[in-house]
Amino acid sequence: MVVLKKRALLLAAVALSFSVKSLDPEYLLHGSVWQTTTAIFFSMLAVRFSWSCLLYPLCLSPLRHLPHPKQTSLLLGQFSRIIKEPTGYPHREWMEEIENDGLIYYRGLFNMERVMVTTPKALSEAVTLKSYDLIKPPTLTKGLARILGYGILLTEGQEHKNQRKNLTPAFSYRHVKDLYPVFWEQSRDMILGIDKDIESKPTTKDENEKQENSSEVNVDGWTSRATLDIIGVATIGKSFGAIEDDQSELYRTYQTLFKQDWQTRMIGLLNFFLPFWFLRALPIPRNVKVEKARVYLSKICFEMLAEKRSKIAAAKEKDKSDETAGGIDILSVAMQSGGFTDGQIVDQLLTFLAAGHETTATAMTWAVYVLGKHSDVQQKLRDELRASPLPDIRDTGAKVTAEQIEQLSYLHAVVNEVLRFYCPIPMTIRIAEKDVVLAGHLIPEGTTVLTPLIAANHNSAMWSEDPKVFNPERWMGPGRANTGGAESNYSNMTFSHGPRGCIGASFAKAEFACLLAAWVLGFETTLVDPDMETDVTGGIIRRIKGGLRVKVVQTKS
Ligand code: HEM
Repeated sequence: MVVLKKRALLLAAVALSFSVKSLDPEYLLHGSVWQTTTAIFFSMLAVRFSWSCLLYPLCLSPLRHLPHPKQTSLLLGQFSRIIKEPTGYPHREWMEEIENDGLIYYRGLFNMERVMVTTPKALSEAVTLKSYDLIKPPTLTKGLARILGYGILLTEGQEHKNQRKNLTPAFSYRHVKDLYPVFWEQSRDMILGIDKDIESKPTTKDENEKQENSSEVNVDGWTSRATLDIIGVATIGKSFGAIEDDQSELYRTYQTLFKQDWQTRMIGLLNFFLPFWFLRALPIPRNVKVEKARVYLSKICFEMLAEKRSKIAAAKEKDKSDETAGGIDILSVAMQSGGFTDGQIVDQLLTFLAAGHETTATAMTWAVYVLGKHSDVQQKLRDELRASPLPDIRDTGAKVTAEQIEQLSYLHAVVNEVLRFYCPIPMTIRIAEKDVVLAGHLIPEGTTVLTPLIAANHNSAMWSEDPKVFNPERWMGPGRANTGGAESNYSNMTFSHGPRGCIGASFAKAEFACLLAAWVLGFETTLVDPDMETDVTGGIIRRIKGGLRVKVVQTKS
């Protein structure tokens, strides 16, 4: 359903009022053009609301005949459930319980229509074959572009195709393979940083813990800082020093941005009714913080670009034929492609810094939770790592290669299972840019289409062994290392697939494997509260609500 935009209604209201004024000013409300415009505008909004929130979805929409959940509220649809539960949980239940042939329909707040894609075939159509017919919602894009600019994550159509083509070489196996030593060094620095923290604890307060070389650790903080430093080395060729300094301005800035406070949620909700430029201009603390972050981040990205340019120039001075003069990091590859202006390169930097660190940090935090929850998994992992030729994790001179990590089949299995089971991005959202057919059904232009990633990952029709159980063994055995026993690629949706799937998937898995191996070699981990039930945050990334604290004991080499 295509509805008239508010701006078009406002223009129509202005035009009508001025027509009334020129034809017969007596009909103006209190003789005022502006009061008349306001009255016409709000009447039009009311008509639009009745049409798009009641009449069309309840009585006319062709989608209303698709399979759908029961107990829908007349005006709010499934909204109260969706807002209460973690992102993707209701969808997971519907996908399991409602008989369907690839699509399930439901209504959200004010009956806004939603279609979710549910079978491997329909998923392949939505994310691969027809991915360019389904665009990211402009309201979401505008909000994110404030911080990320229009890099590869937010552009559409031909512009996206060009950017993806120019950036893909930076994520090829050839490059990721060379990054393993970096992933290892940064993982080791994280372990040494935690060691330092443990040793600096006042002995008076925690005498027992100190003697055992143990301590309580705030996992989220360490994983975020480690992945930020890793993405620094991978994108610009140098670490941001966040592991060393938890007050680092860049780290603090991202912590502020990723925080989902009530003002962020309020802006998200109001964005259904009010234009983004208006919400953005509201003088509320959240807007002030985001604006400050935007200015700071784009300033340092321009500085990084300038620094890299002079480095390339100096290297070329020495050897004119050197094609990789600046290095093999993402920034150098983007610059060498010649396909980007300075502004576009800065947008890519902003994109990779944000998209490439909190996602992996979240996966790693879930992995540490798993170590505490499943002591058998922790022990088996430690046995495999200790039997391997990996160096002592506290050896600052040691180097690690891709081959050394890649041959560890149980490590690989735990990495895959954490990513499947805890799926850091639970759902992606699109709008049909034109009429499109999915699973044999016509989806009208303007319909919101959801890909419930976590629901696919947990769906019993798509996995041979119970997908609701955390079980790394499903990734072990002949032919299972990359499939987990699932028949289709589209059963495992953690990184999505197709032209808009995660460009950093191999990078993230390699980085995650190094972080996890380092942690298991460095510490024995138990949960502070062994009966801890994890409550999950809403929003784009699926984190542990309130963060994760564990007790670690330093291992002896
Ligand atoms: C465990 C870690 C990660 C997970 C679970 C993850 C997941 C995803 C998902 C599901 C998408 C698709 C989003 C959509 O369709 O709306 C995506 C896109 C993307 N990811 Fe990741 N990601 C991870 C790590 C990374 C890393 C490390 C990088 C960069 C180094 C990265 C860069 C990107 C970019 C640039 C896109 C947009 C691709 C495009 O539109 O062409 N991600 N990611």
